[in-house]
This record gives sequence, structure tokens and C-alpha cells, in this order.
Amino acid sequence: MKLSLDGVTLSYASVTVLHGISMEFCEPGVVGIIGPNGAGKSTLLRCINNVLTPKSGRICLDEQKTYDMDAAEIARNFGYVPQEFPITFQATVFDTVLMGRRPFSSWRVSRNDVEIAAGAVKMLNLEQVALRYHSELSGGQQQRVMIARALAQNSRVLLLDEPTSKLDIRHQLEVMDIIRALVDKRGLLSILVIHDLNLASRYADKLIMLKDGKIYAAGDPVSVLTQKNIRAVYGVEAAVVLEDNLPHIIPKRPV
Ligand SMILES: Nc1ncnc2c1ncn2[C@@H]1O[C@H](COP(=O)(O)OP(=O)(O)OP(=O)(O)O)[C@@H](O)[C@H]1O
Repeated sequence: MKLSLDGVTLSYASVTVLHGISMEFCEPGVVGIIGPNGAGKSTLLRCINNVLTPKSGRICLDEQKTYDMDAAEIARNFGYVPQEFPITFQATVFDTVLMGRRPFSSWRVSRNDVEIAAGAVKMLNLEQVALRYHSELSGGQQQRVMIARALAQNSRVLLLDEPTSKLDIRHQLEVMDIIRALVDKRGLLSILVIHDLNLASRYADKLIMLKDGKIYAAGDPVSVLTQKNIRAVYGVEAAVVLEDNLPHIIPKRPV
């Protein structure tokens, strides 16, 4: 599998928020997109997923332009969990997860679809609430439901916008472990936006650090999460301590 972005530039009205982003992923792995508020992280995910159309540049999956893919093809290739997920319809947790199978099924749900959805519900530890309505769940449970729905899609690329933002520390680790295990077992590429630099350091194979809509640094956590980069990109003085050969960030003060 090869996902490539070549000179992706995106504007909202006359304001350009992504400036010629180029990157290429040729192997499975966890890629963390980090950077301060407004740097363009969510916009970048939405371009990859074809929700937004870049003004220039192109995005290809295995040499096919995502721009040329129809909605079902996008959904079969890219699972996407946005930052916010207002669900306006009444559906149980199980039915919501089952909706992840839609790009693969006709109007009829197969036994295989049900089994895959049930597996995703179990994986995200949602069995206890499987028959509850989405509106009856806590924010963290809703977040896990949306991740389960994306997993049920069985897509090759999993795009997650702040997947741990509403989770307590135990569930943060559980969800990141699940993503890690899926990436390793199924050979997926997972690109996730993440604010927690320590989680990013622990789980990502590669980090892309954005600043003002441009790539400021890219590489493994040790090369990206340096005191110098954190100061330049976040305007924060931080101590960086190596623990198990991974950078551990201790923020000190704004500069
Ligand atoms: N629909 C929109 N219309 C106009 N401007 C937008 C829109 N969505 C985002 N922006 C602007 O684009 C820039 C990048 O936003 P984006 O949401 O991609 O940043 P981000 O890095 O994900 O931020 P955060 O960490 O706060 O979620 C910001 O300046 C934001 O105000």
C-alpha cells in the first residue's frame, strides 16, 4: 500500500491553511499528526479523506487519485473518526457500529457484517452498552463507538482525529493498544491527530509536526520531539527525558 500527498494546498475562502504538504507512506504503521491549535491537523485529515478538496496538489492511494474515488470507494479505503460526531438519529450502539459495514453491503446485512460489527463492539469494550442508544452514552463511550464503527469498516487506512481526547487514562491506553494491535496484525496505516505528546511518543512510529499549515518536522519520535522543536512550534519550554528510548515530555512554561 502506498499513500502519497504531493503539494497539497487548501484554503477556506481566501485563507490558505495548508501550504504544499507532501508526504508518503509505503508501509503499515501509526503516524501521529501533532502541532498547536489551528496548525491544520484536522484539515489535513479531511483532505486525505476527500471531505475537503485541495486547491492544488494531489493525494493518491496506490497511484489512484482519491479525488477520482466515489464515496463507497473512499469508505472502503479510509475509515474516519472526526473530532466531533453529532448523531442526530436514534440508533443503538450495535446498529451504529454496524453502519460501518455499509460500504461493503447492499441494503441487506450479512451474517459476516454482524460478526464483524460484534467483534468491533467487543474490541472496544462496549458489550455492556451495545443495546443502548447513542444519546444515552457518556462522551468517552460515544468516542469508542465511533472508533468501533471505523474499525468495522475494515479499511486499509484509519484516520482518527484526536481519538483519545474524551477518554480517561485507562481507556486512552486501551484504545491506543487496540490501534497498535490492528496496525500490526492487519497491516493498516493509521494516521491520527493527537495532542498528547507522551501518547504520541509511545505509540507512533512516525510523527508529522505541523506549524502554520506546513510540515515543521517529520520522523521518529526521538528526532521530532526535541526541546528545540517544542519551543519553536508550541512556544513552550519543556524538558525531554528519554524513557525506554522514547522521549517523555515535561512541559515547564510558555516562552
Ligand atoms: N470550515 C472552516 N472555515 C474556515 N476556516 C476554517 C474552517 N475549519 C478550520 N478553519 C481554520 O483553518 C485553520 C486550521 O484548522 P484545523 O481545524 O485544521 O486546525 P487543527 O490543527 O486541527 O486545530 P485544533 O488543534 O484546534 O483542532 C484554523 O485557523 C481554523 O480556524
